Amino acid sequence: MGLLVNGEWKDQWYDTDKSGGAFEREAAQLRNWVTADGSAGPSGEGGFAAEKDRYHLYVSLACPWAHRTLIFRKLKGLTDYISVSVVSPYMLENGWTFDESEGSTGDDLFGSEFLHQVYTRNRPEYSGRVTVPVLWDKQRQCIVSNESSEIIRMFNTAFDALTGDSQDFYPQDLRGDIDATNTLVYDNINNGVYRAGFATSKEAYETAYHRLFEALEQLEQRLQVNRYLTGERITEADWRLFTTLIRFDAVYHGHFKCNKQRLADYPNLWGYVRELYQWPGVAETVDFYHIKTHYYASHKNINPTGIVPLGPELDYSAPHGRGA
Ligand SMILES: N[C@@H](CCC(=O)N[C@@H](CS)C(=O)NCC(=O)O)C(=O)O
Repeated sequence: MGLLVNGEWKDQWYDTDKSGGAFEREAAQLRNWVTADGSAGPSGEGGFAAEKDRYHLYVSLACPWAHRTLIFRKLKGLTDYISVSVVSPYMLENGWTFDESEGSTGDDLFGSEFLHQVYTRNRPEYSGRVTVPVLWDKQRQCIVSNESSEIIRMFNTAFDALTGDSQDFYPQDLRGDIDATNTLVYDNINNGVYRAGFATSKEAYETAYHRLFEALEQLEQRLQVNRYLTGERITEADWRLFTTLIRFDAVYHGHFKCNKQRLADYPNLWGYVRELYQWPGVAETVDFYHIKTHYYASHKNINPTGIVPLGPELDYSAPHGRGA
């Protein structure tokens, strides 16, 4: 685990001293947008038009943020349009690597050893964390974006004219509800599990833990009356919650000490996560080997032995009963 400083790799863990033991996630820096006609998006510069075979996605199968982009690539029919390289589940002194012996596809574009080399190829003097996902432009030879919430918005619409797929996971009439739900889910759940797991003070951990379970209990109630988070239509908000829920019992409950209850103990959330897992195309984006191996074997300060637990034994393919 580390970061780039003026293009040089430094092996160092998150600094939580300056924030009283609380984990604070650094904002993504590369924020251009692919759009249908190459006009500029809400941030960054223009010139990234949607085209077949132009863009490449770097992901970890373990990472919940990268997982969102893989789900949208699949659901929006983009697998033949956007190629993918997968990093190794181990993220140790060199950060994310392409070590194929440990389950990476390798870097299909440049044969790099480490993901940080893709960042310095984009900008030799880059300073900051080296995160997945990364969307690379093969034509302009640069990174378009390293912000998953924006990559999924691009995938949601930019390629529609090429693919003929007009499913909309961010429909105009639900945007207010989706945005509000995303804020609740991001602060307390998506990032909340990391705030609990990476806390280095009891206070920071306990605050994150309480906020996490209050939010889960609120959503458990909501899913009692609604099939999906914002009503009867599945949206971006559901897919953003899903990538944390699917990791919950396997990783966050134990490794990140989010153990008030298992997800499987909430009847509505448990049925809901199974419904989303069983959604056509989604199960093949879930890799429990990469998920468990990454967290338990990479965070040596949390789990010094690196031993990956065998359990839990849970059946995400069991009937979900959500139609009732
Ligand atoms: N804002 C980013 C966050 C991505 C992120 O933090 N990814 C993690 C993996 S789960 C990562 O690569 N961490 C490496 C690091 O922080 O050094 C996004 O949503 O795309």
